[in-house]
Amino acid sequence: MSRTQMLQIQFNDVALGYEKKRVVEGLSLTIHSGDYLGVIGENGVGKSTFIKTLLGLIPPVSGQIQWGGRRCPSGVGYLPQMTAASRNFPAVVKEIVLSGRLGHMGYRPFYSGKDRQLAQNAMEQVGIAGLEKQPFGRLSGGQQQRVLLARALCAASDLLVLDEPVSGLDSESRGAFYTLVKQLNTTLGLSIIMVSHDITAVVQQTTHILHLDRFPRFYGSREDYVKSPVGQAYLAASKRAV
Ligand SMILES: Nc1ncnc2c1ncn2[C@@H]1O[C@H](COP(=O)(O)OP(=O)(O)OP(=O)(O)O)[C@@H](O)[C@H]1O
Repeated sequence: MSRTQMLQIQFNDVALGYEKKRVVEGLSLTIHSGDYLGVIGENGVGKSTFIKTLLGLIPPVSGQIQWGGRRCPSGVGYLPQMTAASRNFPAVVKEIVLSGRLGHMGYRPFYSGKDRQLAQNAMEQVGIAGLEKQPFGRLSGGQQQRVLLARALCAASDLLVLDEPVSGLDSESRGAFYTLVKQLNTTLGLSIIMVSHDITAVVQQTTHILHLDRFPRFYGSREDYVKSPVGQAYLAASKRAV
């Protein structure tokens, strides 16, 4: 059974950026429940800026973003890009997963039974239930990404946002991670937004694609993207680069 509410995120002629610096202009799109959106584009075009704006961390420079009639996001789990420092984070797996509940605690000083149950469910869903007492820094890269995915899952009722989630992983761990995320999308009905440079995976895994540039180059279904001139040119260029 789907655990999602009806999600609808609408960008109406939005400009993204900082103070007076416009990074992306004229962005209009609608993300629906169950969509799996891949966000692609060259380095520095504004993919992280899009995510920061979507999460409400920075305001749009102009235009409007609506969350199903609301003006700010909720029910979102976020898996940020991994840094070298975060790979050695000094905590055990269960503590890290539970910390996904911090945003739901209000003034409560301790985790509730419900928080612990959600953390347990999330660890089972991503296949790390047996690792709960392990120090995070001793896990493989693939296991660490699953821990962070479980943490994000604890916070997510509607939407998971993944920023370059497989960077630094070997090809086997990358494949397993993509399979897991796709399962969360299809079996739980969670909407997914994934920023990635891995265009091959993006066209295999997602339902929709946003190809960013100063003015967005494409937004629509994955099927239409691979047939479009912009999609064909990007796919051909990425094959030549391999
Ligand atoms: N806090 C900031 N203040 C001002 N400009 C910023 C800030 N963060 C990023 N930028 C600029 O905004 C532009 C878009 O950056 P952003 O990080 O969103 O690109 P990106 O597509 O995610 O890049 P990459 O693929 O390299 O991760 C860049 O020109 C960057 O220098």
